[in-house]
Amino acid sequence: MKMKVGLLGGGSWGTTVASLTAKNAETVLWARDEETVNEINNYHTNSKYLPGALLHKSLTATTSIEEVVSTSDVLIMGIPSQYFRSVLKEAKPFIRPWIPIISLAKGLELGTKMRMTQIIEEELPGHPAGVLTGPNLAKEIHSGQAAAAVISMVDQIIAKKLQGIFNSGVFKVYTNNDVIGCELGGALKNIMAIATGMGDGADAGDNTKAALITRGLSELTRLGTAMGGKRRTFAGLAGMGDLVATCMSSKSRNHHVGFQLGQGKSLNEIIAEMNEVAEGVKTAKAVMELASDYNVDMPISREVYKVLYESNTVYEAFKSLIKLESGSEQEPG
Ligand SMILES: NC(=O)c1ccc[n+]([C@@H]2O[C@H](COP(=O)([O-])OP(=O)(O)OC[C@H]3O[C@@H](n4cnc5c(N)ncnc54)[C@H](O)[C@@H]3O)[C@@H](O)[C@H]2O)c1
Ligand SMILES: O=P(O)(O)OC[C@H](O)CO
Repeated sequence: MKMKVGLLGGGSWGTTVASLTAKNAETVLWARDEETVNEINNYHTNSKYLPGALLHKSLTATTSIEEVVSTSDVLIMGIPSQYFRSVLKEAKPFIRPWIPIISLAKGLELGTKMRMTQIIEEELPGHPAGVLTGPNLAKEIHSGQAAAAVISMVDQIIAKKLQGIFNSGVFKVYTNNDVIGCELGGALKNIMAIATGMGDGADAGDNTKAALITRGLSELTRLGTAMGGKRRTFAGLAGMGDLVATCMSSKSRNHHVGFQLGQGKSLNEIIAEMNEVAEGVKTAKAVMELASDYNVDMPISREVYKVLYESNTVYEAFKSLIKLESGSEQEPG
């Protein structure tokens, strides 16, 4: 018997993943917006978030969260981090016992500083929780360009089963049992993408970008391992892979925010002009608190934070980074 997939969230990534899983399993997507739902059902498109993309024809959508959740064998959460808990709570009364719940989000909850699988475990104890992550720019996947991802869960038997639901033609999915590392890789790279975007917007050059990516990897590995992630994960798809894709790509929303800051725009102006989420903006706050909790030095994240929230200029951020004492690259972390 085929598994039934329920996916909450009709944004660019939620819709993309639903269209992928629809190839392998009956998939129903929940979106709040009636227009989006009608468009998916009648025309197999989602022009608000994925202009020009044609979705898998078997994918259906509804505005009823109960309809999706009450019949699902696996629940996928395509909801940005700051709304993740509230949507999960809305779904909670209808979730069937013990079904796996998979997060697609790449951020940390403000206030609690929690990862999304921690929120799942807190709200719905007993449900196997996992994350699908990696270098996955939605628009490229829709254009049929090849990409790789990881499904990360503690329970590898369930992870292998779900691998088959996500694996799809040129979308190649690996398994990984380091949930902490995989989630942190996805959340932390967004801040680095804002940093490289700032450099690109200010025309800092490719050498600067390479330095930010490399030292950024070292920085996110330092915090990630202090929080319990495995070092090796940060060298894999969920770490370096996603970091490179997001930091290099003008298709990234986080890079876009940084680029506009580098061009001299204010954060408020930039956000007001966007209809999509850039998770790094809010996650930067949680990461500054975690850096202090774990006593980990995070100079790039700190400078991004100061530009976002303390009115520092991009010029001041790069000036501070260049003034930092450069120790040995071989020091731990
Ligand atoms: N787009 C990508 O390329 C991509 C790739 C991998 C991972 N992700 C991650 O996936 C997650 C979802 O991102 P996305 O790209 O689909 O976002 P998006 O900006 O395209 O869409 C946001 C979605 O969240 C919904 N939403 C907004 N406010 C809400 C609220 N208050 N309550 C409930 N729902 C609300 C919107 O209706 C929409 O469906 C993010 O954490 C993102 O980092 C995105
Ligand atoms: O557009 P961004 O910056 O949210 O990045 C999208 C994905 O996370 C890239 O893997």
